[in-house]
Amino acid sequence: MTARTLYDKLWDEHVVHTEDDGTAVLYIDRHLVHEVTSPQAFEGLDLAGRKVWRLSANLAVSDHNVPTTDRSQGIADPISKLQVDTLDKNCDRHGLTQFKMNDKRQGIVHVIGPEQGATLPGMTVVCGDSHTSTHGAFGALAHGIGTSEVEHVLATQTLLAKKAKNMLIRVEGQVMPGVGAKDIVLAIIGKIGTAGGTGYTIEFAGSAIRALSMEGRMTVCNMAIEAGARAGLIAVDETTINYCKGRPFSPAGVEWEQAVAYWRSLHSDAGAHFDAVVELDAAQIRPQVTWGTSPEMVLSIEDRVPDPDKEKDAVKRGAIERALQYMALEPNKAINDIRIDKVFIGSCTNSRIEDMREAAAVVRRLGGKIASNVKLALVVPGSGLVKAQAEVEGLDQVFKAAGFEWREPGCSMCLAMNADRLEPGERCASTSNRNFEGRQGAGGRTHLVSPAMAAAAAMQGHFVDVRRIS
Ligand SMILES: CC(C)[C@H](C(=O)O)[C@@H](O)C(=O)O
Ligand code: SF4
Repeated sequence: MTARTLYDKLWDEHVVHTEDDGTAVLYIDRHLVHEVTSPQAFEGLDLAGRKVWRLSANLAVSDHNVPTTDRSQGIADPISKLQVDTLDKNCDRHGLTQFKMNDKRQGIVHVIGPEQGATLPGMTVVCGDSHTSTHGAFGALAHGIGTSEVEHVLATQTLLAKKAKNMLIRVEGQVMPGVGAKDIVLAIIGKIGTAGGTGYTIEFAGSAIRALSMEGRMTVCNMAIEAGARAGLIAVDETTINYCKGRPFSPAGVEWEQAVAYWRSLHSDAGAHFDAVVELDAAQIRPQVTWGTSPEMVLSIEDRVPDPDKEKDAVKRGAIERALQYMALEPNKAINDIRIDKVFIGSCTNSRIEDMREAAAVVRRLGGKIASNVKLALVVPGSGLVKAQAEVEGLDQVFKAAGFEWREPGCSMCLAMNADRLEPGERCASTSNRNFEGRQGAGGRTHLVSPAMAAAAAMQGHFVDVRRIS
């Protein structure tokens, strides 16, 4: 048999039928559902008098609209309340498994899927959410779908799809202390751009990727979509298998043994063909900070904000000028001189237990309180279980003692669909994945960084090189 990539293998394993034009019917193993993209899908099902095809393949949770403050009184905002109530009703009526707002297992859909073992190697995983790419960290074919596709998957457990091309991004070598998964993926996006992965499924490989924990691998795959690829993948290895063992939805006993035997085949064969290959040297990656309004507008902490006058290409010059204006930054300003107003540690990119530990370690090391110019520093764990684990480890106390707010799980200030937001003109160090205009609140200015960099910025009031405090 010809050598296949991991993506080829996952695709072949799930194709039910392929049309002459390449359109395929793919079988979907896991469908994750949240409150924002599911209401019209359920409505469509109801109007057609259809039922959910395979209930056990679905797992639902509200995450975008939930408050991160005290939830005992319910949701104050009527629009958010309606969205969350609608998901509850739809799940109750159809019999879908759902973790409701006050369930300990509630959290961001991309955090709870893996945490529960609902995301497993070899699966096809879809969700009406672009950051479904996160789940590719498990050697699963995972990508976002639109609301009409959510309805299609609910009704048929299949999806119409066309195969993408194969891209390999190899990161070899060892990162410096203080440099982590977020810096790796931001550096990748800085190199290939937000359209670099368009039309491809990206496999992340190389010794620096293999050295990452599952949390780190999820951070990398989470941002594959910001590099233009709908799906990112990482081959299965012992790290993957160990993570999956004993989780509530994971197989057990003989089924576990059979599953593991199959999972071990989930890697690209030697000599498999990739349509594009990109290489990065891990040792060269420094802590990253975005300066503009797109994730590709990223530099290292040692750099200075770009000067449009030095850009010869008129289109690029215009983009730099617009971004600098929106971000209220002068050309050539040193990144570590940028002062911030708020800090957000959370989102499906960086709200897992290791992210909490990484941020808390920096707070501990620096000691004292958050800087006086920092009006609000939020820590929003990705799930109730992450929150509970962090509390067992005393991390909540570290944050609170320094003046951070320790909140309930959800998407929160990643996109400001709930009450957590930036006011116009406010500047934020954020561990999320998108720095678009207004993303964290109208007029807000977002700088994407790692949890360590966000914590350090909170303590010092401006960006600092975390390698100096490691
Ligand atoms: C609300 C949802 C459709 C959206 C997405 O698809 O990514 C959101 O999660 C985001 O991060 O912008
Ligand atoms: S945390 Fe942010 S990026 Fe992730 S699903 Fe929620 S809104 Fe989207």
